Amino acid sequence: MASRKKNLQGLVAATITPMTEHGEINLSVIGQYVDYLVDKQRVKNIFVNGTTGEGLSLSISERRLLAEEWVTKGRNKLDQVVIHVGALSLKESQELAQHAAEIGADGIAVIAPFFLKPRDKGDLTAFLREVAAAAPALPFYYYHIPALTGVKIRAEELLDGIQEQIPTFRGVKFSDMDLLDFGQCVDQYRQRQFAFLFGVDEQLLSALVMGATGAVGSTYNYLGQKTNQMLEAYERKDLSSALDHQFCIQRFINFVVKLGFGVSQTKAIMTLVSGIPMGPPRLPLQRASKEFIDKAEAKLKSLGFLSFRDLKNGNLETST
Ligand SMILES: CC(=O)N[C@H](C=O)[C@@H](O)[C@H](O)[C@H](O)CO
Ligand SMILES: CC(=O)C(=O)O
Repeated sequence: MASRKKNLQGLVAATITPMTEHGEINLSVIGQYVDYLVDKQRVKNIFVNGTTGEGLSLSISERRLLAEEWVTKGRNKLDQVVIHVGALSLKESQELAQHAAEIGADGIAVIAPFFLKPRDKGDLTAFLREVAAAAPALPFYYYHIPALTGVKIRAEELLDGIQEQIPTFRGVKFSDMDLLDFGQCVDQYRQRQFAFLFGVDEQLLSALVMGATGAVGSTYNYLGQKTNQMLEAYERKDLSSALDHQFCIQRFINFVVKLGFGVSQTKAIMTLVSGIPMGPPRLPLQRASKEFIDKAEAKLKSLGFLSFRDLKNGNLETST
């Protein structure tokens, strides 16, 4: 059965897909990337080929290669590797789900198909069920991200009766700001031991109060250590320290959001902080500007997110 492992919990980094300067996927840095997450950020779970990983901009064969590399390099180092297998084509999604099972991933996640869209909960559940059935031994997570998919079916509504339809259903990755919907998912379904994974990093503390059991996000690639400190403060009921950590994280996110923040900027920031070259994004995304990178770097330094020790490994010609 699908419950080999303990529940997915704590921080989950939504991995970036490293690319070469020519725009090909760059598998060669994934080993280092895993070590960096574990050793420097204390992050032991990853979410591969999602939004941050430009999963929907990759070919199916690239997605397979990446999934394999992450699973291989994460073995005995990471707790869980969840592969996002959502696609517009049910067939492709099923192929990726089956592949995730074959390579030994720990779970799969799926977004709502977003071009020809499900009209209602019934349509969406039917699609998700067919994908989940292609990997009957893997925990299945619904990836709720209505702002990007345009599919606005509330998570709480979707969860009603879902386990009867999808026996491997294990939780929701909730990337929305509607804390009423999120809270009601927790309130109504927590006795089922689902994972309630929050996906808005700048609001994680509020979601913890609502009962989040973990978090999946892009910023845990480089603010994982800081966010772990917030989780620890929250655990020991030191809300004042937890809030200090959240505000510090917010100061950074607020700063970059005002400059224009997305996957391209995440790639540039991760290159700065980790020293591992993430490369450019793939079209239609464009590289982050030099101006953005310089400003983000100054902000990271002023908030103490970029130590001089981190700076010595290069890729930082522009730094002083
Ligand atoms: C839309 C998007 O990419 N959301 C990410 C994950 O769900 C988050 O990790 C955000 O990047 C983060 O919360 C910053 O806004
Ligand atoms: C943030 C997230 O979960 C994703 O990149 O898919």
